[in-house]
Amino acid sequence: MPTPFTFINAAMSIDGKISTRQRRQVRISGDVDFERMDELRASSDAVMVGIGTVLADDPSLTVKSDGRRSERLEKGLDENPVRIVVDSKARIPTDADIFMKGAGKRIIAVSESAAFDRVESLRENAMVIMVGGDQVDLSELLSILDEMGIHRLMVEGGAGLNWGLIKNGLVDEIYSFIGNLIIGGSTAPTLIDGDGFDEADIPACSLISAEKMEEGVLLKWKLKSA
Ligand SMILES: NC(=O)c1ccc[n+]([C@@H]2O[C@H](COP(=O)([O-])OP(=O)(O)OC[C@H]3O[C@@H](n4cnc5c(N)ncnc54)[C@H](O)[C@@H]3O)[C@@H](O)[C@H]2O)c1
Ligand SMILES: Nc1nc(=O)c(N)c(NC[C@H](O)[C@H](O)[C@H](O)COP(=O)(O)O)[nH]1
Repeated sequence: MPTPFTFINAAMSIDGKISTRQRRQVRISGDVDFERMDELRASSDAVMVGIGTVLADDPSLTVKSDGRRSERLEKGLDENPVRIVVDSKARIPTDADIFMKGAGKRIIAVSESAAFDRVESLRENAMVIMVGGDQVDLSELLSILDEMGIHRLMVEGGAGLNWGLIKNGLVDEIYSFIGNLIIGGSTAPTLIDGDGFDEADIPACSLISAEKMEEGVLLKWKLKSA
């Protein structure tokens, strides 16, 4: 079944961490990289995060630039891409910024383990897609999204969702901005957490580009399995 062109965009420290050991957000990107992120959001059909990111950062996932939002409206699109949260147990608060800020469609992907009343409470603000028994079935979810016309999917993390997508061979490219700071901590989230690959299963990647950007470096990788 076809799935969207899917890319992960994230920022990490020199030592590969995406937030602190307490999972607190750190500003890693510079202004130029945040602008690049905004351009990517504006050019995507949908932006996806995991519930861990929502609970830690409460992102709005909106397009910040007035000009970019206007361009989307002139093309007959909503001012924001579809905003998607992968949230197996429907834990997302109904007052999350993703519901409170910005116009456009929201999708909450849950699994069959989510409590009925929690799922029903979300339906006022979002489309709910239920796929998977315990965890969201990401392969099935992305096939459904593609059928809905979402053909360019931006994933903004976090560590666990990135692993789930990579493990299932669903990611085409990874864009990672490496900022000039060291976070440290053996329990701090990295770009890709989860169970990790066995040696034989480690996916090979090809380097698309490496670019100095302000005080950091932007690396773009293509996953060869994609
Ligand atoms: N620096 C960055 O670019 C960046 C971007 C996003 C998040 N973050 C940081 O990452 C941390 C959040 O990462 P995280 O790993 O805790 O949470 P996450 O956002 O990756 O969400 C993980 C959750 O997604 C749900 N999920 C459902 N089905 C899944 C599946 N099949 N595979 C994987 N997950 C599935 C589960 O509930 C799981 O706990 C926060 O500290 C946040 O600040 C950093
Ligand atoms: N690209 C990026 N660089 C960073 O330095 C950083 N800390 C994040 N962290 C991911 C976070 O979840 C959201 O990118 C922000 O929280 C922005 O939130 P908005 O959606 O703009 O409200 N992402």
